Parts: sequence; structure tokens; C-alpha cells
Amino acid sequence: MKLVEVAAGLIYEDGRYLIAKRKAGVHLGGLWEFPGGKREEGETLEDCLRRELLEELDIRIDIPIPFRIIRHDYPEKTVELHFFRCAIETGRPSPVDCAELRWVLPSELSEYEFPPADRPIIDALQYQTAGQRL
Ligand SMILES: Nc1nc2c([nH]c(=O)n2[C@H]2C[C@H](O)[C@@H](COP(=O)(O)OP(=O)(O)OP(=O)(O)O)O2)c(=O)[nH]1
Ligand SMILES: [Mg+2]
Repeated sequence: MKLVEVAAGLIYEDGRYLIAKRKAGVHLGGLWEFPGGKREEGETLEDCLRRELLEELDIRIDIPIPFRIIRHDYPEKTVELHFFRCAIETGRPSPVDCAELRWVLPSELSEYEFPPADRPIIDALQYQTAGQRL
């Protein structure tokens, strides 16, 4: 089956993560996600993340730090999600290519519905801020 490589940003500021609601009608539409998108040919995952965050949120980020890679099979496709920790360098996020944006505390992440592939990330972010280090 088709393998889709995706870069997604764990954008952190003042104790909160930036999450985006996917537009209705797209794959996993209406669910919340960590902003990002598919890698294009010839692009590194870091370049992909920078491009996607500029396109979707109109922000520039500083150097992305690799966090986790998760491979997940959906009925339609297999995704390989590359999560990076990052911080905003310039710009104020605006929902250019998503339905809604929100800054949320790690403890609040469980109140939002994310794609099943994101479960281990949510768990890790909540565990970390519960005072443990992974
Ligand atoms: N960005 C992002 N995508 C995720 C997450 N979890 C998850 O399963 N996905 C899936 C949904 C999509 O099938 C794929 C990401 O593709 P996308 O729809 O964001 O791609 P894109 O921004 O390049 O959009 P497009 O050009 O296809 O319109 O990965 C996540 O936390 N963030
Ligand atoms: Mg996207």
C-alpha cells in the first residue's frame, strides 16, 4: 500500500501546544492534529515542516528537533508521521489552511479528538508534563 510521509510540528509556547482542526471533507476531517503535511519529492522532512507551517499557519519556525516517528495503517493509506518539537521564530499563527487553531495545555489534549495515530504522542506529552522525563 501507498506510504505517505508526513512532517508534523509540536509547537510549544508558554506551557501550551498549538493544535489545528482539520477541515471537513479531507482525510480525517474535523479531527484535531499537530499542524503539518505531506513531504514533497526532493524535500527533507524539516523543509517540508517549514513549508507546511508557512502555508497552513503563516509562521516561520526555528530549528525543528526530531521527537518521534509513528507509522500507522489507515484503511486508505499508511502514514509515516515524523513529529518535531519546534518554536515559532516569526509570525502569529492564523488558520490559513485549517478550520480552527487553539493553544492547549498538555492536560487538556485529551479533551480533543485526534487521529488514532497520534495517541502515543498525546500520551508522551502528558506524561512529560506530569513531572516525568522520557
Ligand atoms: N499534519 C498531521 N497529519 C496527521 C496527523 N495525524 C495523522 O494521522 N495525520 C495524517 C492525516 C493525513 O492523512 C496525513 C497528513 O496529510 P495532510 O492532509 O495534512 O497533508 P497536506 O497538509 O500536505 O495536505 P494536502 O496537500 O494533501 O491537501 O497524515 C497529525 O497529527 N498531523
Ligand atoms: Mg496538513
